[in-house]
Amino acid sequence: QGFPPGPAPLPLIGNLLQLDPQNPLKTLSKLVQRYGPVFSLYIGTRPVVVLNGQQALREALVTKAVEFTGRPDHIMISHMTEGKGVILADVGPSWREHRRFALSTLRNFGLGKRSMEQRILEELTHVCALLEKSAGGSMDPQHLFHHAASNIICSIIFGSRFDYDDHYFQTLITMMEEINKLAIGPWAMLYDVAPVLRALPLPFRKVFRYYQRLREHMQQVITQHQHQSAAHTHEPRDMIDCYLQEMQKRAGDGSSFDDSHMESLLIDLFVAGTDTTSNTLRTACLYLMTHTHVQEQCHQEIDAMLGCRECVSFDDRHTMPYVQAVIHESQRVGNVVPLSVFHTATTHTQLHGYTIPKGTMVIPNLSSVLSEEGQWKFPHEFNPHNFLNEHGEFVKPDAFLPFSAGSRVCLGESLARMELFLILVTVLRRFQLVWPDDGGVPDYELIFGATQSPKPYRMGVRLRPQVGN
Ligand code: HEM
Repeated sequence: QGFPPGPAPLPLIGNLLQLDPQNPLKTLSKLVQRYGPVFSLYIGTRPVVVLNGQQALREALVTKAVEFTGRPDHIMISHMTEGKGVILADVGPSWREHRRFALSTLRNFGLGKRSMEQRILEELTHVCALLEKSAGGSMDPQHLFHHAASNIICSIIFGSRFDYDDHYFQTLITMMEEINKLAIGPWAMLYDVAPVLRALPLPFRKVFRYYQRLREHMQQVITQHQHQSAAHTHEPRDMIDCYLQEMQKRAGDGSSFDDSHMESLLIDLFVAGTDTTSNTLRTACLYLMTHTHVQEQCHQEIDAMLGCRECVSFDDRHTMPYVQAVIHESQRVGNVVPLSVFHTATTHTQLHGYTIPKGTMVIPNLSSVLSEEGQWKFPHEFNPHNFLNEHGEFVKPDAFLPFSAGSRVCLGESLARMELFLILVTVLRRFQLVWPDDGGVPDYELIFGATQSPKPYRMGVRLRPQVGN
């Protein structure tokens, strides 16, 4: 067969007008009904292939990983990063070297060992202090979780954290949020299809301005690190120290390690690690407040397993199948990165019986897998039993792909999993989360974006009696 089928495009704009601007995911699921799991669309004059359902996604991302590891170089966000860093870097030595460096650095910092846990637990003391201030009342958890997730990344890459009310920190976070919001919305598409508009002062200019400001921030911190000469000779304190050492080690070997690539890598980790984790936490809290029996069961499991121990550890997850199921179910319904990051075909290839020419942009519709019928016991409702077997043991179905799969699989997956577990257990151990009386009817609909988020809500906070006191 030839190229995957799809709706007929209009000249110049392709299928853009057929996509629901508020929620293109709805349009995509209608197109699956009509054309099957692999179909095509035109964004302007460029064809893209959309992959839906576990089978097609795994075929492309895992079985044919080499053929589908590329990244597009023509879309707005690839122009923004100039293809540097990891997220939007095309396959090649620079992507490979930086991905390997970031993964091994995260590991050496103790992913799965103590020190990374300590960084997260340290941030949690600030989270709990702030929640305590709201005890008996209610608060919007958006900033709290954003700041906490961002601070954990800051501690890893810069070796320091910000106070939650720091104005400068707030500005950095707002810039990241705006970049994520504009990254795949209608303005980004307009940028792609109408190059003549790029010089005009339209909202997409903001993305470039904010990215530049983030870059300047990274430059400043890197310069500070360079001036502290101890960084080069002693135990590295953070990722910047590690990168500076790597640059020294590799000087003259023709590798891609330099200041500019370091800035891009740090921005990538900062941007990729904030919204994603924090929106997942907000989804979890929304459902815990409105499904009180689920929260009650988490409280029971946490109290029984931790007793009067002071802190939770990541290893405790093995003794808490119900909490694990709730976290995974929150990731499933939270559907935080619905269309993954776009891939491209690195070579002329075949998929699902269709021909995919080299360079074709490919959109892995992760959203379609997370609620795929036939893959889940309860695809369309929040139900932790999607991750529990008949013995109450935690099981992870193959369709659990919020981090995507294959050679581009999320680089921060282990960190994110550790954060979600430690944060939720610590918060639930100390607090009961309640839907406020004046909270209205809970709205579970997500706000579409490169990263999706629940709508803003208020969270009632009650102190629980401390076990062991
Ligand atoms: C719940 C939290 C998170 C979710 C759901 C998530 C999801 C994803 C997804 C779907 C991708 C695209 C994979 C692909 O292209 O096929 C991705 C890539 C990536 N993520 Fe995450 N992520 C999360 C947290 C994090 C964190 C905490 C970090 C930082 C330490 C991070 C860093 C990255 C990076 C650097 C990439 C690009 C990998 C590459 O292109 O080689 N993510 N993530």
